[in-house]
Amino acid sequence: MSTAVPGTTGVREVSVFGDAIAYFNEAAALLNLDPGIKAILTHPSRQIIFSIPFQRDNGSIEVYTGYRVQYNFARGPAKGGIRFHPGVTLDEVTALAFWMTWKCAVVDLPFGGGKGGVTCDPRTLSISEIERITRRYAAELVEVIGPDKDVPAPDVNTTPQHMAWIMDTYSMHHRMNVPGVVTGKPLEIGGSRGRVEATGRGVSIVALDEMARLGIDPKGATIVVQGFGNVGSIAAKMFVDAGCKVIGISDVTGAYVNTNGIDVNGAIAYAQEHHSLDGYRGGDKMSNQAMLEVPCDVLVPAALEKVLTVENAARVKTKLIVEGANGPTTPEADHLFARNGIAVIPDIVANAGGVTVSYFEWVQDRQGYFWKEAEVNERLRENLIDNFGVVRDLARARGTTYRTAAYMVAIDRVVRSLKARGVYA
Ligand SMILES: NC(=O)C1=CN([C@@H]2O[C@H](COP(=O)(O)OP(=O)(O)OC[C@H]3O[C@@H](n4cnc5c(N)ncnc54)[C@H](O)[C@@H]3O)[C@@H](O)[C@H]2O)C=CC1
Ligand SMILES: O=C(O)CCC(=O)C(=O)O
Repeated sequence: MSTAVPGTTGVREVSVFGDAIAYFNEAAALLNLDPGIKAILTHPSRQIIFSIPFQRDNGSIEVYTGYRVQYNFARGPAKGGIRFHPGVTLDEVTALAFWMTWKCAVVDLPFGGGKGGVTCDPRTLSISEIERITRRYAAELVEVIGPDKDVPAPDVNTTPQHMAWIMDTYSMHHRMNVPGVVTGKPLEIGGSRGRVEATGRGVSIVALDEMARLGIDPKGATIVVQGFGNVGSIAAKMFVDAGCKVIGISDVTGAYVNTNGIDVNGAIAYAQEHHSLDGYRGGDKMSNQAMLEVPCDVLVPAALEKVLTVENAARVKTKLIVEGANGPTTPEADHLFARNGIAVIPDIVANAGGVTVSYFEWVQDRQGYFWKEAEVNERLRENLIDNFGVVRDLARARGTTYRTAAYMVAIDRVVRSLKARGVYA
């Protein structure tokens, strides 16, 4: 099956953006969305592609490709992370920026959606090479990002250090200190307490909320987490803190399963020391694909897109899927989960904790007044639970999945902003 990719250069085999649009269309049909509004919302506002020439440590020159997609500005400045990965394409970045639009709206933040990336493999680059690439990336975007234009943040393979380089480069170009140009910064330069943990914390908040509704006692509940970076490792730790038993973890090197329970703190320490889980002995090693089929109460995909597909969905044995990653489930798999009675908390709700605390960081930077971590965490919990409640109520009322209800809530909020501004007139 091939899917047209509006706003991008071509037609791809089931593109990531194509999957994303399929989800949007299901909700748009239930909202009876006006065709003109639908056309606006299925086209990115701006897609920027640029070259990043840089010098390797050995003196040779290479050129990488950088992207920033500013999908929609109806509710405020574009907002979303920057990904450094060999698989980054315009199609993927467009889908990720599209999802940011709905994510910010569904948790009611005054932001539009954006996302960026560089097609590169950071594992083959030194830290000074990565710094040169990051600074060049920021310099290329200096006119189009900013606290009131577009506010990047970390995503796969980028960290507070990358955000510090971007903030510093942007501030040098503007000849003044501009902390609000990025979020997810180190605390020393205007970062927010709790941002590093926020996405994983948010995953556990909505998961535990839904587990209570499903009658799954957290004490001893079995959890499988794919991806052991910022989102997956922190989510795993929060599940353990709540009394759950994490029985499977994985990263790019493979999966590690222990039905007696993984020592998550030990695994985090191991991954920090060895820069991956490679060689980890706290569980039986298996493939990432096989781990997704291990029976568990809650499955948390927290790595990349399209890991739950029509190929494996029928073999997934869980009660609840909580999407830490963006776009881990294809529409076909999602339909199968709904038919099989597996609840799915969709990415735009489940991983919205990160951008919520990014919003708090942006507010704190503008105020120049920084909150205590307990205040950040409490406001995060309140915002996620309240907005997940709105989604759950709509899902019940309309008989939809949480995903369709989440898109309906988000689309409705974006459309109200569009109409108030009159930009479609
Ligand atoms: N960092 C954040 O605040 C947010 C991240 N996300 C999403 O969460 C997901 C993970 O992001 P981060 O944890 O920030 O990235 P990260 O770079 O910190 O970690 C990514 C993890 O996924 C693993 N991984 C990569 N390819 C894999 C594969 N094929 N199979 C299994 N594991 C694989 C890596 O080894 C690593 O453990 C992404 O989809 C990202 O877009 C969503 C919301 C916010
Ligand atoms: O914190 C942010 O601004 C965005 C994080 C992100 O990229 C995401 O939610 O996918």
